[in-house]
Amino acid sequence: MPNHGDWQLGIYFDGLVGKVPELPMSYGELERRAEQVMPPELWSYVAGGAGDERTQNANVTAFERWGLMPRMLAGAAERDLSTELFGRRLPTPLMLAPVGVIGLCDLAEGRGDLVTARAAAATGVPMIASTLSQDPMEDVARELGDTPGWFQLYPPNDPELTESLVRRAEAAGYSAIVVTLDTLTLGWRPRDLSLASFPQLKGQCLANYFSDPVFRSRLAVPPEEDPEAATGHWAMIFGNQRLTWDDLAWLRSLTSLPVLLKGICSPEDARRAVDGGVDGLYCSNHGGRQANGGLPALDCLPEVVDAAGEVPVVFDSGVRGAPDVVKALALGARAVAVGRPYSYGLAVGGQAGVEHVLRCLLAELDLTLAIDGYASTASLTRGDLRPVR
Ligand SMILES: Cc1cc2nc3c(=O)[nH]c(=O)nc-3n(C[C@H](O)[C@H](O)[C@H](O)COP(=O)(O)O)c2cc1C
Ligand SMILES: O=C(O)C(=O)c1ccccc1
Repeated sequence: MPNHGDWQLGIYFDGLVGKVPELPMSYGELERRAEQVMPPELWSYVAGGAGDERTQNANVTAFERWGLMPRMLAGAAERDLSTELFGRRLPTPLMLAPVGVIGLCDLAEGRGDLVTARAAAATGVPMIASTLSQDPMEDVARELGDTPGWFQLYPPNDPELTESLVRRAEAAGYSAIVVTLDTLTLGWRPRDLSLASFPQLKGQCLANYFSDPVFRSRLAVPPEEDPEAATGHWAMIFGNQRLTWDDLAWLRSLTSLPVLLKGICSPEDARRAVDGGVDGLYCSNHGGRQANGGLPALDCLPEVVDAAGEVPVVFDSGVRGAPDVVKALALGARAVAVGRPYSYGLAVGGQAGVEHVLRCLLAELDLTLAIDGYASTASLTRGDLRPVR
């Protein structure tokens, strides 16, 4: 595992000495290349968001309102990017957010969950594996090796199936359960609606369901024989809009693994979650894909962090470069995840593309700390930021 400044090795020094990279060096270029290579339905699904995408765009521009104060002669010759979560030291504060169609972003084989897990293993960046994967969670976990994997749970409208998914995640070796609460039903997504395309309704990315004994027991015939009926059943049970805070104790009781709630943007919810015994909060608005017209997720982060007290907060939504990672950490996040950036990396360059996106983010993160005089990511505080006027 690289340490202290080694993040710049390779990508940065290659670029300085005349080795022109094949993969994009900016997010804008990455996005353009992804649009060129991805089938239109997949591109729309990944790139698109809720409504007119105001919240999705605001997630990105929210970062422009903060600037890091540079400090000179601060003794940051060696930087420590590590962070601690649930008693485990991670080499960097970066994580791979759960992306339900990541399987399909491997354009060649449709094995993107496995490929992403290999990229996680190669970089040490933990992967949060989605419930909606093309390959079963057990196969994804095997690819991760020693790199931590968390399982993201969409709690279905079938308690026994929920329990089964959690049991399987424990048995497969995932080290935390992330319960996503902002997607108990699918958002209003004009891009997908106008293409009349939704991958899961074509039976894609449902491997965790189709391989599950409880799910299978609900069907008259196995999914292999009648995938349409199995997909229809999935559509019936996917989300449980009737979940309330009263169900948290039950969710919590399903596992002794750390439990995080994803989609927490309000300080009141953060307090309820902490009072309910969760181990972590995940401040996110699903990359602006679920509800439009809300606050940028970054604007919610400080209040969620304050309400969380000692409970760690993971953040995502709108992170496009290393300065964004710095800002989210300074506002109190313990770890910061990206969704679309690595999805595009996968589409454009396979495993090497995911690794490239992560290594670029980490090299730039390390350099930003070096230049601005911060010896560690963990020591960043709100006082290091100023509002941009
Ligand atoms: C194509 C796509 C699929 C997603 N699928 C899931 C999912 O299965 N589970 C989940 O909790 N979040 C899912 N998300 C949300 C991400 O985990 C994350 O919150 C979001 O992508 C962060 O915003 P960003 O894309 O701006 O980095 C998905 C996001 C995208 C772009
Ligand atoms: O596309 C998504 O963001 C997602 O996570 C999802 C998947 C299935 C149903 C609803 C939302």
